[in-house]
Amino acid sequence: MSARTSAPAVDVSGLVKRFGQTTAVDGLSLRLDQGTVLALLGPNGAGKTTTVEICEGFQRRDAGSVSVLGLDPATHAEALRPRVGVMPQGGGAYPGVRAEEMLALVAACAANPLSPAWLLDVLGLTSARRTPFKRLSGGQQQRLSLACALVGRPELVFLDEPTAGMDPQARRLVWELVGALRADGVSVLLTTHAMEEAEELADQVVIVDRGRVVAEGTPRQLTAETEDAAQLRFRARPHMDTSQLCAALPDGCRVHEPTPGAYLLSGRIDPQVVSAVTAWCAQQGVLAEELHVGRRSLEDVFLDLTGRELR
Ligand SMILES: Nc1ncnc2c1ncn2[C@@H]1O[C@H](COP(=O)(O)OP(=O)(O)OP(=O)(O)O)[C@@H](O)[C@H]1O
Repeated sequence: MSARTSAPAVDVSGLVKRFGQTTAVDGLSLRLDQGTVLALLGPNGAGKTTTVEICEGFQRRDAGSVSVLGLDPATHAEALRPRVGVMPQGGGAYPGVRAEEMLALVAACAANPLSPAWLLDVLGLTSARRTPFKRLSGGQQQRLSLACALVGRPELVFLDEPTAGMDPQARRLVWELVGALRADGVSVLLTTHAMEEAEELADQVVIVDRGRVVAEGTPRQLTAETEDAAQLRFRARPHMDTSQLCAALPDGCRVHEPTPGAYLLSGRIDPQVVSAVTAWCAQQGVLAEELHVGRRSLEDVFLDLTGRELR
């Protein structure tokens, strides 16, 4: 049976969570198919962590339904614990515990754990294995927290901002590990506000803003390679007359300046458009810098949908 036709690993429908006057999650629905990676992408305060914590059984919902591996986490937290790995945002541990002790402690609770030494090695933590938690760098603490989430061979893992604060090398290690989990049939739900992380890792992306889903699909679908999907960007003097530039371009081209000095053209981008842009800039006595033609990114999708930047 394919992953698509089997029961979902996580099924959330019409989820609502309020904190006083704040509606953190406002009717959110998502479905994580078994053996796939879903990225919940959105800016700070969008409701990602709250959604994940409800799925983990750490918070109670106000409305909606949640099914995790076929069970309601609000009533079946005990049954789910050995089957689900959790990497909370910011991690956390006793400050004096050494990295290898902490992982061994978590491994001891699992029926059939992975080898802690192997996991430390894969995550580049072998040299730091005797370092007390509080002396590990932020990125090392994050990786240890990930090791703890995985050591029990979970069927499903929740990773809340798994690479926040990591250097590019450590981020790459985590990305490779997530790829390996997926290849092993583990289901992964991760949150991020790094769109390149979602593009790199996710089979399915759910973009959330203010507690609601504003778009969902595969990274490819969201940044669809239609005629309009190409974009031309360049940097130049802020606040140039974009309507005048638009008039110099073929019909159907749109121009805006999302942030001062950053110009974005969408529509059919062909060699004539590129030449018209540079000619128009030359007439204004400005050099079009960092001129780039490429596919829309998830960041652009978010900007189009909400009028705001992801971060
Ligand atoms: N325990 C709480 N009490 C009060 N308000 C809360 C609580 N937890 C979250 N919120 C509020 O709910 C909203 C959603 O927060 P949440 O942490 O779920 O967002 P997020 O998308 O994970 O953001 P971030 O990327 O910053 O972690 C925010 O307005 C936040 O301030």
